[in-house]
Amino acid sequence: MSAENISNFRKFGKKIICVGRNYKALAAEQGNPIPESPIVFLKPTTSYIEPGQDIVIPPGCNEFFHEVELGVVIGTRAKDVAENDVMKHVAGYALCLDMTAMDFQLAAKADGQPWALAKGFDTACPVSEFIPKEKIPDTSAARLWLKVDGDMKQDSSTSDMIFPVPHVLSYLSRYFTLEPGDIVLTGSPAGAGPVSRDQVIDAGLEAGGQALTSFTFSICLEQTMHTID
Ligand SMILES: O=C(O)/C=C/C(=O)CC(=O)C(=O)O
Ligand SMILES: [Mg+2]
Repeated sequence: MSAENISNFRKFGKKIICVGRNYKALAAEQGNPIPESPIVFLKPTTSYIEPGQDIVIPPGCNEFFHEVELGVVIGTRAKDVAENDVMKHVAGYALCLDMTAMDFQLAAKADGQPWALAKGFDTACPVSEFIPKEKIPDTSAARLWLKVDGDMKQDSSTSDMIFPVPHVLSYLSRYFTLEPGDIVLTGSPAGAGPVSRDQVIDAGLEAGGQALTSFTFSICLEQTMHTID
């Protein structure tokens, strides 16, 4: 895949691989134990949206949650790559939201069912533009923040991750071949919480004291949905 297509990962990407429960504080808030290895799930690429589109609450969802996350965009194929080598397969980053139908997820967990609908519905993965790798020389020192209607709800450093980015990528590469244009969502810090219809989410990503990107998304119901393309 060409560099141009990788930077356009939303259109040409192959997989959206997500890691959950990767910050102790969020695990504590949600009453979950600290995992011994990364918790992994997938979203379909039809869940991508970009600024200018709206986040749509899926039909029947009554508890809708925001999660701000660092996304890692893969640049070259990686299979079974060690932690100390894996970062050379990274092309760059993106600011991402892992929108979650929390009531669906809790029901699925209680029943031992998969999280596909809870995490993979259309519009569940809002993403920023591509951020080149050089902009984040240290993936354990980036700031992620998220506001709902102007109130700060999430504001954390990636230094709080249980499994740092190289560990996550190396672990994933044992099971999935990481391919150019894939993105890995690395988990949500503390403060993930509810949003409802007509609320507005602002979020941002900073590194080295510099704002790298930010975006705004509105929440709507299906009836007022903008077309996805
Ligand atoms: O309830 C769990 O076991 C895990 C929940 C999540 O995966 C939440 C996330 O998506 C996250 O922590 O980012
Ligand atoms: Mg998440």
